[in-house]
Amino acid sequence: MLGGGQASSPVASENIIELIGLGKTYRSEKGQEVNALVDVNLTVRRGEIHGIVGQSGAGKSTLIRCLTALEQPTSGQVIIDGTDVSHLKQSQLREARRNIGMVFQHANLLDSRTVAQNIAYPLVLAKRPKAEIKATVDRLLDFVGLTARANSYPSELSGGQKQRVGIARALADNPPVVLCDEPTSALDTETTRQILDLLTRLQRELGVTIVIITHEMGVVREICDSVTLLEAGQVVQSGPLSEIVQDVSSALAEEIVPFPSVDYADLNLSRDVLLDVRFTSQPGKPTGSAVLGLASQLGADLAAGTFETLGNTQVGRLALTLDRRHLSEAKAAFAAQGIFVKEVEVA
Ligand SMILES: Nc1ncnc2c1ncn2[C@@H]1O[C@H](COP(=O)(O)OP(=O)(O)OP(=O)(O)O)[C@@H](O)[C@H]1O
Repeated sequence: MLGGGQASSPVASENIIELIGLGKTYRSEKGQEVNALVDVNLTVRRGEIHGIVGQSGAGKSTLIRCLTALEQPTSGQVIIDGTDVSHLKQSQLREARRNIGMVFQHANLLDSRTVAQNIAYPLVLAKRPKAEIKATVDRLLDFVGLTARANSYPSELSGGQKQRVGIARALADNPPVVLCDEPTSALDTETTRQILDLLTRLQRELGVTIVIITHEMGVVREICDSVTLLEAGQVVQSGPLSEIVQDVSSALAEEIVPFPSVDYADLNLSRDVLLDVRFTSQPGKPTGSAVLGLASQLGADLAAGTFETLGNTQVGRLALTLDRRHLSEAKAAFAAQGIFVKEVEVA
């Protein structure tokens, strides 16, 4: 444990972040209004990893700026660890911001300072005693596995190492919440894996609550306990990952478990239709083998398939081919078992 005061259980029931009726309207120079956030209601529980996803322009950056009190909302409240940060005086803001560590897409390190000095920076600004700063920096260097690089400069580090320094710096003041803005989108697959593992350790070993803004559904699938989809400034879907994926026809579930990759050259699409079949392991619903059994009874062939366990829910998504003469019979048979099925349009 690097510091005290943080929750010891990874997911507790208490809400650490509450957005209540949050709205933000920008006014352009020509006087036009842009509703960047509209009546956003959102809760994040202490100790969880919460993903926020949405297309470009959905309002993700505005949401981050409201969470860090860099932006004042037009309406509503932003409550972090019990404090409404949306209407604080300047003098109170500095204290409130210490509750949130920030991790950026490109780490945003100070090039003229060493790794250790970058991590120490927030503590130097906060005028902490030198001995305390050194002890914290040493612990954090060890935590992120960069003790040997303490005296290196950012230009001497790989992208993943820079991001680990950025994460250590975000932790320096021992915040209960860390906000990550696209933390892995500039990294390759292997480095992304390492950074996601490190973020999971922040949650498990330090009890830190993490909010990740991302466009990568793989990140949501790998490490998020809960997720929110923003669209045109509004919350379209929000909740625990295991509940979201159970609603197999929803926009988020469709993206979190994508349609399996199919080799179209192998298909006879002049005769067959391609079906997208989705199901989860809920009590009273057919198991994966029962779905495969039904598909085979109906004369369908398996072109590709994925099975994943997300939270405590097993999710399956199959690509089946079927002679189009049997389509309505098959749709009725799947529907009778409560299994989602949709014909895939092949361009
Ligand atoms: N300072 C501003 N003045 C006017 N409009 C703004 C301002 N900042 C953002 N907007 C508008 O608010 C909406 C939401 O923008 P925001 O940057 O929050 O979206 P985003 O989801 O972060 O997008 P991206 O993924 O591209 O960063 C957009 O329509 C954007 O044009």
